[in-house]
Amino acid sequence: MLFAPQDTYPRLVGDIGGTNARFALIRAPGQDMEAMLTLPCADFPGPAEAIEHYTAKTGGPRPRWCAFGIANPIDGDFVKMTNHHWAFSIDALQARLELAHLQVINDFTALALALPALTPTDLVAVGRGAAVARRAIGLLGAGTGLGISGLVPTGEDYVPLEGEGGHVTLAANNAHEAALIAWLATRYPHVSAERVLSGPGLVALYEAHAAVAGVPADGLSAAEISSRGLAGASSLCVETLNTFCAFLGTVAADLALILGARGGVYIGGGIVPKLGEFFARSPFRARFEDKGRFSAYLAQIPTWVIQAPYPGLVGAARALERAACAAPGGRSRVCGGTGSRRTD
Ligand SMILES: Nc1ncnc2c1ncn2[C@@H]1O[C@H](COP(=O)(O)OP(=O)(O)OP(=O)(O)O)[C@@H](O)[C@H]1O
Repeated sequence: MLFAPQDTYPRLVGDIGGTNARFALIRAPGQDMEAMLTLPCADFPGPAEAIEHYTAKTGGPRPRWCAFGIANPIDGDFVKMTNHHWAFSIDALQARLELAHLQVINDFTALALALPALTPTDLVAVGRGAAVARRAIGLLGAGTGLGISGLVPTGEDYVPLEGEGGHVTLAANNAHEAALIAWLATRYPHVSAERVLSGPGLVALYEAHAAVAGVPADGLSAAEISSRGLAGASSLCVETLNTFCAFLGTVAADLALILGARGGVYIGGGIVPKLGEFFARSPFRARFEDKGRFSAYLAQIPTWVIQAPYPGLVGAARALERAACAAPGGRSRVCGGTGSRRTD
C-alpha cells in the first residue's frame, strides 16, 4: 500500500526495560524526538496502559506509527516479559491503540540500530584502538538484565543482531573469580554472564565477595553497592565493582572475538554509564585486552561507553524509518524526513 510521509506521523517510540519504560514522540517528518518521559513499569498493568498514560499526558493527535524495544526475545505475537509481570499480544496492542503500524523489537536490537547515529559527544572512549569502517560492531549493556547485540555490515547498510548473549556461561580469569563463580553456582543452576552483569547480578556478586572473604554481607541494593564503591566507602563494594568491570571486560572481549568487531564495542545499559571515571580506571580495559594470543588483535578495537540520554529511543526511531523506507513506495516517498538523528 502506498502512503504519504505524513501518514506515518505522529510516530511514537519506546524503550521498555525490566524496570523503566521510556517514550517519545516524533510529530512530523524532519522533526526531532520530543516529550521524552520515563515511567516505572511497575506502575502499569501492561504497555497499553503505560502508552495511554503517556499519550494522554503529551496530548495532540493520536500516534499512527509506533516502534518500541523491549527487554525480551520477540517470538511471535505473544510477549511475556521475563523481568516483570507485563504480558501482551502485539496484534491486540496495535488494535487497542489504533495504530496503523506497530513494531515490537528486542531492546538491544533497537539500541544497535542507534549506534551509527551516535556522535562523539554521546560516547566516552575507554582505552585505545580505532574503529575500522564497514566492520562488525559489538554492543552490550548491563541493566535489569544483560543485553547483547551488534551490527553486521551488508552492502551499504547494517543488520542488527537479535540474540540472547546475556545468557552465555560466565568464565573465570583467575582463581578468585573461579571461587566467586563456585559460590554463585550453589545458588544458580547456570551461572550466566547476566547472573553477575546486571543490577540483581551486582547484588549477587557483592554477596559472593562477602561469602568468599568470610565476612557478613549488608543487605545493599545495586545502587547502594555502586554508590559506596564509587565513594570508596566500603572496600567490599570497591572490590565488587572492580570485579563487575573485569567480568564485563571478559564478556566484551568474547563478543568482539566472536563478531570480529573491528568497528568497536559499545557499552550501554543503566549501570556502566553511571560509573563515570571509576569505569575508565577499572580493570575493564586491561581485561578486554587480556586474551593471550589475541591480545594484540583486541588492543586495536576501541571500546566506548554510551552517554546519550535516550539511545534506545533513537534506535526505535531508526526502526520506524527503515520500515517506512522498505514499504512499497517508501524509498521515494517517505525517506526524506528522518525524524531521528542522522545515520552513517
Ligand atoms: N547507580 C546504580 N548502580 C548500579 N546499579 C543500578 C544503579 N541504579 C540502578 N541500578 C540497577 O540497574 C537496573 C535498572 O537498569 P536500567 O536503568 O537499564 O533499567 P531498564 O532499562 O529497565 O533495564 P533493562 O533494559 O536492562 O531491563 C536495576 O536492576 C537497578 O537495581
